Amino acid sequence: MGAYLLVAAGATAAVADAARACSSWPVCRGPLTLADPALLIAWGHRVAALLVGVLALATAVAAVRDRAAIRGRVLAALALGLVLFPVQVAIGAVVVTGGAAALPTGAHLFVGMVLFTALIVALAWQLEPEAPDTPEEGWAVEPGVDADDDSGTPGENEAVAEPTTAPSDLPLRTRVTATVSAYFRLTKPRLMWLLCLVAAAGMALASTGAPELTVRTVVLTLGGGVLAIGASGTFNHVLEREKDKKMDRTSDRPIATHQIPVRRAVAFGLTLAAASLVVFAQLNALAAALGLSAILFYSVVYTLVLKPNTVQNTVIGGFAGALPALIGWAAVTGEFGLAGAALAGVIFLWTPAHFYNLALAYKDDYAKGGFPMMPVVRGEAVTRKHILYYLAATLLAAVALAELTTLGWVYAATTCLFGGVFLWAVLRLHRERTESAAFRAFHASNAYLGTLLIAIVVDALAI
Ligand code: HEM
Ligand SMILES: CC(C)=CCC/C(C)=C/CC/C(C)=C/COP(=O)(O)OP(=O)(O)O
Repeated sequence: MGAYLLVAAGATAAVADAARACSSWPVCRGPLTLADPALLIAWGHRVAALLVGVLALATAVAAVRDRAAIRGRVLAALALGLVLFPVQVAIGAVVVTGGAAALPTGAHLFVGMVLFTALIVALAWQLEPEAPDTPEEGWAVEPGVDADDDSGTPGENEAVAEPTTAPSDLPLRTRVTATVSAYFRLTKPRLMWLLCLVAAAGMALASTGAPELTVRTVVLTLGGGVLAIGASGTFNHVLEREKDKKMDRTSDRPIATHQIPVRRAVAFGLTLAAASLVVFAQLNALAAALGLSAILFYSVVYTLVLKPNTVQNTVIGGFAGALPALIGWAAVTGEFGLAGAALAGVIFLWTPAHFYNLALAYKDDYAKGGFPMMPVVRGEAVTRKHILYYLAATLLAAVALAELTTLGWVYAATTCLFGGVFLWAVLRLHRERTESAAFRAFHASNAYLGTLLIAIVVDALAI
C-alpha cells in the first residue's frame, strides 16, 4: 500500500506540475508554505518515498532472515522491487532537475507501477503458497437445462419451484403490490446506483473539456441507463430461469417461481429496452448505439454465451459494466474519448475483484447451477490470488486515469484510502478464508468503486 501511495502521489505531483514548484533534489529549496499546493505535493511525495523505501528495505531484510520459510519466487519478486527502488529514485531526481527530456516519457510512472506490481505478486505468492496451477479435479459442468428450454419439465437435481403467484383470494391491493414488486425485482435494482455512478463519472470527466454539462443530459443519461439496466436484468432473468431454479440464491426469482410468466417478462424487457433507446436517442446516436450494445452484450453475449461456457465469463463480461462509462462520455461529447475509455478500463479490471468474492461465497451454489465460475473450476486459492491481481490492476488503472485527466487530490486521496480498505479486506480474506470474509471483501469492492466515482464527480465538477 505504501508503494501504491507513492505511485498515486507521483501521479498527483505530475498533474499539479510539482517539478515546477520544486526543481531541486533531494530537498526542495525555499520555505514550505501552505499557499503553494504544488510545493506541498512535491514534499509529500519525497517524504513518502523515503518512508516507503525504509519499509521496503525492512521487508526485504525480514524476508532474507526468514528465507528458509519463504519460497524462492517470493524472494525474487521482492528483490526486483528492491532493485527498482534506487532506479526509481534516480529517475525522479533526473526528472525534477530538468533532465526529463533525456528519459522516455512516463518512465518514472512506468517503473513505479512495475515496482508496485512486483510487491503485490510477492504478496500473493506468499499468501497462497499452495495455490494449484492446474484445474480442480473432477469438476465438470453439470448437464443443465438449456437456457431457452421452456418445456417446464424439471431436470435432474432441479428443485420443482412452486408457483408463488399471489392467490386470487388475497385483497387486490396486496396482489398488485406483489406483482409490482416482482417486476421491480426483474430490473435488478440493487446494481443500479453503482452503474449510474459510472455513467455520472463518465459525464463529469467529459464535461471538464469544452462541452457544458446540462441537467437535460444528466437526466436523459441516467434515465436511459436505468431503463437499459432494467431491460438487461429482465432478459437475464428470462434466459436463466431454469438455472435459477437450481440455485439457492436465485430459486425465489419471479420467473423461476412462475410468479411472472415468461411472455410477459419478455414484453416487459422489450418495452424497457425500447424506452431506453428512445431516451438515449434524445442525446445522440452514439449514446443510443452504446446503450443497445450494453443490453445485447449483457443479455446475449454474457448470459447466453460466456456465463455457461467459460471460466473467463465474468472477466470478459466486465465489458458490459464498463460500457456506461463510454455512454456517459458519449452523452456529453457525442464521440469516444481517451479518458472515458480509461474510466471503462478501471471498471473492467475492478469487475473480477468485485465478483470473485461472491463466486467464493456462492461456490457450491454456482456448481449446482452448472456455471464454470473461477472457484468451481480453478479452485479457491487461485481465485483469491486473482482477486489480489485484479485489485492491483484496478488501483494502477485508477492512477493511469489520473495521468490522463486533470483529476486532483480528492481523487488521489480516495483511491489511496479506499484502495487501502479494499486491500485490507482482501488480505483478511486470504488469511481467514471464510464466507463472511468474502462478503466483507465484496462490500469493500463496492465501497472502493462507489467512493472513487463520487470523487471523480466532485474533482471534475466542483474543484
Ligand atoms: C460480469 C460482471 C458482474 C457480475 C458477474 C456481478 C455479479 C454480481 C452478483 C451475483 C451480485 C449479487 C446480486 C444479488 O444477489 O442481488 C452483485 C451485486 C452487485 N453488483 Fe455486481 N456483478 C458484475 C458487475 C458489476 C458492475 C459492473 C457493477 C457496477 C459498476 C456492479 C455492481 C453491483 C452492486 C452495486 C451490487 C449490489 C451490492 C449490494 O446489494 O450490496 N456489478 N453483482
Ligand atoms: C447500461 C447497461 C445496459 C448496462 C448493463 C450492464 C450490466 C447490467 C452490468 C452488470 C453485470 C451484472 C450485475 C451481472 C450480474 O451477474 P449475473 O447476471 O451473472 O448474476 P446472477 O447470478 O445474479 O444472475
